[in-house]
Amino acid sequence: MSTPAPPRQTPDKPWRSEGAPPPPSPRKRMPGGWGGLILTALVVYLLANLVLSFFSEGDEPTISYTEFSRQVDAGNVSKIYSKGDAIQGQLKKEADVPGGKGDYTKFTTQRPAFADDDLWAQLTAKKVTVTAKPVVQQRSFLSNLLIALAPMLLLIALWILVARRMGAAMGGGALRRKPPPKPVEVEAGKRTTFADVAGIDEVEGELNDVVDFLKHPDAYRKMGARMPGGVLLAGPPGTGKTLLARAVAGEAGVPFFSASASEFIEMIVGVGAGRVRELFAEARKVAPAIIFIDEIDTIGRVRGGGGGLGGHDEREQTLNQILTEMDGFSGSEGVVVLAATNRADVLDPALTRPGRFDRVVQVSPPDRAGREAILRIHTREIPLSGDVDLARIARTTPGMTGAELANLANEAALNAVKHHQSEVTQQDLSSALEKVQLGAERPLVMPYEERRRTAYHESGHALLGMLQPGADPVRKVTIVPRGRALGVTLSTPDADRYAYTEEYLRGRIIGALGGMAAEHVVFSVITTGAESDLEQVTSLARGMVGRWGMSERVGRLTAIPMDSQQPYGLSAAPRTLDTVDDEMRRIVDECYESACRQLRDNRDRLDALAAALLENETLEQEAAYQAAGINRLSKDDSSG
Ligand SMILES: Nc1ncnc2c1ncn2[C@@H]1O[C@H](COP(=O)(O)OP(=O)(O)OP(=O)(O)O)[C@@H](O)[C@H]1O
Ligand SMILES: [Zn+2]
Repeated sequence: MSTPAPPRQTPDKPWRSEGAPPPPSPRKRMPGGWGGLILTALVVYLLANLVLSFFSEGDEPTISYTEFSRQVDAGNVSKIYSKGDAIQGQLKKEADVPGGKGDYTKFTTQRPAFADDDLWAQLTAKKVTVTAKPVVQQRSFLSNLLIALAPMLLLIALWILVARRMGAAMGGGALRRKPPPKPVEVEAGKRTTFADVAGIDEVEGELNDVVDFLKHPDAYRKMGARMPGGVLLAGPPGTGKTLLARAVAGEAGVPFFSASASEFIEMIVGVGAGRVRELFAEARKVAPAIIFIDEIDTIGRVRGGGGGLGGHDEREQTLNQILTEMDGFSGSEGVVVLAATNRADVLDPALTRPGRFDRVVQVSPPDRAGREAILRIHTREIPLSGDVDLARIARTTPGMTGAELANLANEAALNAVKHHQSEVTQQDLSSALEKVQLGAERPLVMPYEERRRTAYHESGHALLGMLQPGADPVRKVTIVPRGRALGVTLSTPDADRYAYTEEYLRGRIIGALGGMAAEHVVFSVITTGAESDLEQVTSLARGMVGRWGMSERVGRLTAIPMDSQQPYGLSAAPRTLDTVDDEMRRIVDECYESACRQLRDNRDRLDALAAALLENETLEQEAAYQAAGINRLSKDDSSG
């Protein structure tokens, strides 16, 4: 592909700068983290105990001086150590002394100051070894030392662990500080520019000011003009927000720092803020530059909005740090922050205040012309055969985003390679499209009865799709299993639709119920095969009643907000919600009845379509309409 999606790097440092040296080795975590800490504590504790118990062998009894004299006289003492008046000693081994011993082998005693015995003479007479070194090491000193040291050791271990964790979290902070990244300009040829972006020309226009500012910051500075510190790109996933940000940097020829907001958040409060500070400091050093923060909604949610990573405090501190950095822009520094979100609706209003992300740019999925242009970009480096008609592909892919189209082109190229072709053909593109839209074909041997039922199920969908006035044409019917489905009926509109009529929506519900209705009409059974059909039906009916004001009884109000996290949210009273339920039921029941009636009335068509499906497994648009005996060619087929 000409512009492959940027590789997702593991965040050793929280941001990436374009063309910067490859990321250093993955971040070294303290083995085990807190587990390691506990282990260390345990080991220290056990060691201390061991040492203590070893020395406590020398836990000699204190005997009276009289007793000591007696033992010396009896010739039981083998050696002593004396310091001042304190005497430590050891008796001879049991074998050497048959009797007259106490129940101890080592001892200490104190020689009274008034003792006037001639101890020295006595000892030499009895051949007692007298040394200046302790016979056994003093317990008190060493054990006390250990006892005193153990908590210290523990503290030191703890400190090292925490410091390392923080260090790792801050991208090599406290202990092992790595040099900060040097953003290198991307080679001219590989730069992403607006030429790599298509279908969102209005947005490019809005970002042109930013490019101009980054190119000539001095001109703006002379005029005393302030540029917006931040631009928020809002739009669904895959519409090219990241690509756009990169293209702005490429057009202006400035370094591009990119980070995902979720990567800032660690469990330790304050780390995220530190990372933000570092990131901005780096960008300022090489200004003019662009900082791109993806998924800003993960930290920029309305306070108390819930969700997200890390604690609330951490999120808030990180967010505040970003805001502080942006407030600190003097306006001529030349650092522009671009942020992306697909949930602009949940963002904290503090983010969009003047001087912050005060420009919000909507990035929408491309229209037909845009899709064609995007396909053209992503097939730039793919050899295409003469029969390839990108306009036609663009026409049948409403709703697909740039990312999906890029994927489509790639799938087609893979298909061509698999079949050892030298060029990509239209056939490669359409089978790639099927694969992208329907999931890959799944070889599965089905018993005849089940195949027949599937054929009727799909025929029901298809026939009703053909019969509803104003419905999207049926493009393809198949009973070749794909993904989770046993069969598929594909209908897509001729042109992009932006608003839907009630009639159209009812037609969609009838079509979706067609599979179930056919099984009911023909076999009088209900199977599990209609699960995803019913999901579709439910969401359509819910929208009609709860959001689009298509029920008289509920009226023209939003009973069910779009936010799926609060399916029955906010304003509506329980009474209203009951009515919503009733009305959804009524609409679906009416549609189901209509579906069954239409199928009964057109039983011959249903049978013919099912038979053709059983025989051919897959019917393209034309063949399907022919089999059903219905004459309706879509506009795009009649026009070529
Ligand atoms: N308008 C477009 N023109 C050309 N290519 C596009 C366009 N939109 C998307 N693409 C392709 O899709 C890829 C992914 O798009 P990108 O990552 O920029 O989307 P995004 O909006 O940032 O998505 P997300 O919200 O998931 O991060 C791009 O690298 C590019 O190849
Ligand atoms: Zn179905």
